[in-house]
Amino acid sequence: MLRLDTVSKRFGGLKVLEDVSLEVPEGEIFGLIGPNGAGKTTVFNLITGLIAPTSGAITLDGTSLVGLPPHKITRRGIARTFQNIRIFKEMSLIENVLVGVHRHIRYGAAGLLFSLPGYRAAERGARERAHELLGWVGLDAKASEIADNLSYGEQRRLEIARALATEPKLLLLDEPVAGMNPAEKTELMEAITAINRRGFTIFMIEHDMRFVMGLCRRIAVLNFGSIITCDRPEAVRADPRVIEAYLGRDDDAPVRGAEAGR
Ligand SMILES: Nc1ncnc2c1ncn2[C@@H]1O[C@H](COP(=O)(O)OP(=O)(O)OP(=O)(O)O)[C@@H](O)[C@H]1O
Repeated sequence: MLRLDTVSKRFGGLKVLEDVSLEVPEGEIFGLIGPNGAGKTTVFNLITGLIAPTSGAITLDGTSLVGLPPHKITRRGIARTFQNIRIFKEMSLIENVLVGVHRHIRYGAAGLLFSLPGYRAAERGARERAHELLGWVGLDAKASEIADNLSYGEQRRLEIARALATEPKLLLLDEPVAGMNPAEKTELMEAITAINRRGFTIFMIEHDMRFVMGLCRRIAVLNFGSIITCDRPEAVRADPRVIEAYLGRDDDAPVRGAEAGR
């Protein structure tokens, strides 16, 4: 579905990514791990059009994404969440999700101004969809609450519902469990599994090894801007190159992380 082909990125003289090639197959939960500063978020920023690659190709279902502005990439079917939660804290949950739905549906200006029947039906459909998406992440009961009142874990799930509101084929999650307690992680794991079963392809960056290894079919490992392996979780965990990449760093190394989770 999503392909990166020998993608490189330089910021001035700094080589952040070098010849990164990977493929996220349709229907999968795919993981990207690597020590701090390896270039993971840069990969997401390139896919979503926030920055342009220095060289290489990025395609979604065979069509190039390079050079498209972020909103066009959203329209092609890619949505994302960010490391730092981006929601409208002073708005209700349903309003937060509706913002995403409204961006997705094109209302005619006349429909909006004169509240034509077509517009009203679309608006009703949008609300129903927003409630449905909140239900998927276990938040529909709190639909009219103000987002600021949610716990941290709930805010992260709200952000996912909001991303889904643009009806993506591919959902990018940047460190979805950062800062969550174990109960919140379990709830999120269930929500992500349920979303994937509904047909959404998921590509996540995650430092929590138990989480990423428990969810992903395949995991790519980035180290100093290069992919050192892409394999099944068991193989990644046992790969000496991966262990070496994490040695002497503060990160949660795959081996230690997996053992800690048992
Ligand atoms: N816009 C930018 N300008 C200059 N350097 C940048 C820019 N964005 C990222 N970098 C540099 O690129 C490198 C990779 O950063 P990136 O955020 O992609 O890493 P990461 O693997 O996501 O790290 P972390 O796990 O800490 O989030 C870092 O050295 C960072 O300072």
